[in-house]
Amino acid sequence: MTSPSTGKRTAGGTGPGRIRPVDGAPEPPGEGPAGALAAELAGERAYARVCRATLERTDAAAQERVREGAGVLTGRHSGEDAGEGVAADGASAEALGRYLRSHAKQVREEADGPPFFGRLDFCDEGPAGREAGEHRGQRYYIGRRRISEHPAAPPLVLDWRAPASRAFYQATARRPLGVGLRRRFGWAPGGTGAPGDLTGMEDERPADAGGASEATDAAASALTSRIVAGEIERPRVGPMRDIVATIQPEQDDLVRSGPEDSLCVQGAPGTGKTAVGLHRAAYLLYTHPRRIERGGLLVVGPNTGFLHYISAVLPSLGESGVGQCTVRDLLPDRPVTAEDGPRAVALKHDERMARVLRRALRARVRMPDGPLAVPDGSYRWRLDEEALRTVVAETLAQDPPYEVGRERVRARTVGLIRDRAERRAGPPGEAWLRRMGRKREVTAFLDAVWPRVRAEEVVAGLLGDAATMAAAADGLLDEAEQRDLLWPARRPRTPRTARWSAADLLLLDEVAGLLAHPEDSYAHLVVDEAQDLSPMECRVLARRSRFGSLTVLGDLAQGTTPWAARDWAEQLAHLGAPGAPVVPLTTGYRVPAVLVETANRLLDSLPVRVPAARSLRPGGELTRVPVAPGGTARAVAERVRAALEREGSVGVIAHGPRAAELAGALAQAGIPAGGPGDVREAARVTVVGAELAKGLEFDHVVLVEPAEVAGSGRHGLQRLYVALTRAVSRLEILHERELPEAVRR
Ligand SMILES: Nc1ncnc2c1ncn2[C@@H]1O[C@H](COP(=O)(O)OP(=O)(O)OP(=O)(O)O)[C@@H](O)[C@H]1O
Repeated sequence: MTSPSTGKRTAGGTGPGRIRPVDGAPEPPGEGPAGALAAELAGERAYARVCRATLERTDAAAQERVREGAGVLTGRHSGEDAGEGVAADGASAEALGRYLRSHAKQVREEADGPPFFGRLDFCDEGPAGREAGEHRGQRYYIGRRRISEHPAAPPLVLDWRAPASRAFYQATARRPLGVGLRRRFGWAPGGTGAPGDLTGMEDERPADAGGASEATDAAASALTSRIVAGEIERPRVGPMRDIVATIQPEQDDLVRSGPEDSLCVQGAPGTGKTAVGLHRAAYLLYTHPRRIERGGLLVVGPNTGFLHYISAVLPSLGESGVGQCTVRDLLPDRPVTAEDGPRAVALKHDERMARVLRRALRARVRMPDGPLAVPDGSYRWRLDEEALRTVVAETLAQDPPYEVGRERVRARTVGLIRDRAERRAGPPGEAWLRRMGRKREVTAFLDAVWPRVRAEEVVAGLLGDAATMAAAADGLLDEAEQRDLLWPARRPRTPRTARWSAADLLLLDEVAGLLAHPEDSYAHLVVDEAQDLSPMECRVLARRSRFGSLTVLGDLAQGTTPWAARDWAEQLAHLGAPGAPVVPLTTGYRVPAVLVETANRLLDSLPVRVPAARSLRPGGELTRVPVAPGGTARAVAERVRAALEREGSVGVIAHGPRAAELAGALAQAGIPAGGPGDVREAARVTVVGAELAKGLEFDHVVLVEPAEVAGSGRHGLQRLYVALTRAVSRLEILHERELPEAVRR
């Protein structure tokens, strides 16, 4: 039985596209279609059993290798930890032990959870068989990780990232890719992936469908798959989960683009930007292990609450070695003991600071103002001022990192001496050259023209001295701006005693990057909520991107920092990925249509142009609750208590200072809640300031006093837009004041 629009077909040719849940052990195969379905399900459970048994054997073998590793390394075949007791080469023993243990742990963890979530049967005959190419007639099971007896054996389950798995995500009636059958498996939520947890399945036959229109393809397939719909609509509790079983075609295109392409995803709220970024990270690690795993992959998020929320996704995909941090975590580790005024903060995030700092550093270089004499035994080599000036000028023109420049001047100065020596007595040896390079006179010359300098000295020199500032900022910052930046007279001025502000750390990092390339660089960076980064923060990341390969995720409409980007071209240039393609995602998987429509009404009032979102999710509730003056705290407690009677997480979102008060009020009312920025797995209720709500989602959101959020500074409307788009199912708006226009209707 084939549905003409989607090519979807039920497993046994009956029913609404899904085998009904079957509890416990497989049913005995009976007569008729129901019996055929039960037999089919029993077959799949049997296959799941084989996969589990194989995983258990692999697990046992991995444990054995840990024990053997310990035995080989210690000379004893004991059960001690691998790597212990090795005196000769403790470091490599420890490294091997660590490797074996982590491999064994990974294998053990894989044994939990469903062994597969999908199956692909490629066609054998006709045009579809030809389209299947090398996969013609093959059947593949697809799961989070490959399962096989040993690495060379044909896999029982393919990794979702393998090339052959792509058709699982991409095949549609319009473009069947040779797929005769795509089967999605439904597993009991919260189960361990035991065969009995396999409770349903759903089939589509893309190659059979013929004639489905393009418009019905991707979206219709997602909508009509009840397994996908169930996954999208499931209640949210705890940290973010992977979406590997239900990645949609437009998301899959982004996930699977190569590391050589930097990519920017402009995604409306809930369109899966974060999910896409994390799955792309896992994909790159799998397909380019040498380049990406060795070179390092880093995920950068806006704050620790958000990082905590997303922290389980990559490990659930088997990738546990990926660093996740905020920009702040990458900056020099100095205590922040000073605070800047808003104008100074804005300037320190401004890209012009990069040029000012560069000039301040280059001002440390001085042209030689006399000849140099270098004693060599009883002889003295004399270098004239002109030649030395050429060395310094040419090195400056090459524009190397400052510390490299110093060594280059040293080497070229020694080169001048060598030329003299060669003319006098033939080519000198390496040892002689080294000795010349270390001569006190040569180092003194270097200290005069290209002195050693630390980042703190340059920044303190600039911010603590009006003349240095005036010289470095000339033509870049006006006088008022220079005054805003200069430290007040009472602030310590030496690098040692200086008190640094949070924004000063950006300046320190900028100068450190001019002195030498940072040691912590990465082969690929995934940058989330990138619209909120300032130009100077973008530069922190650009410096750490070894090949300029980035996945940039964001939504200009959700920009809430004072320096939020208004267009991607400029932001991508700051990030070191100019010209990267900007791909929009507009289909929302979080926010129900009624809430998306409300939020979309704000878009016209924002100073950015982005495509509006459309929701894949019907349903959803929007309730406006007027509150009598002074009654907000009590009303919030009441609404939260009522919300807790239903399934899922509850988020209370309010303007920052009010959020802090509400957290206290809830505690007094005896309702345990995580505080702002403290998004804990255990707490079902989270109270969060609108400025920290970005990237998070809750089944039920209580939005408190939207007029206050909208009026909270220059980006108030963007903050309100973020707050309106956090709810998966229900949004209650509590207000004493009049509602903002967009929310009123
Ligand atoms: N293909 C999918 N299948 C199932 N769930 C999905 C899919 N794509 C996204 N989701 C879910 O939709 C929700 C929103 O995804 P995500 O947080 O990645 O969106 P976002 O674009 O980063 O949102 P925001 O702009 O609000 O930060 C998440 O719960 C995610 O798991």
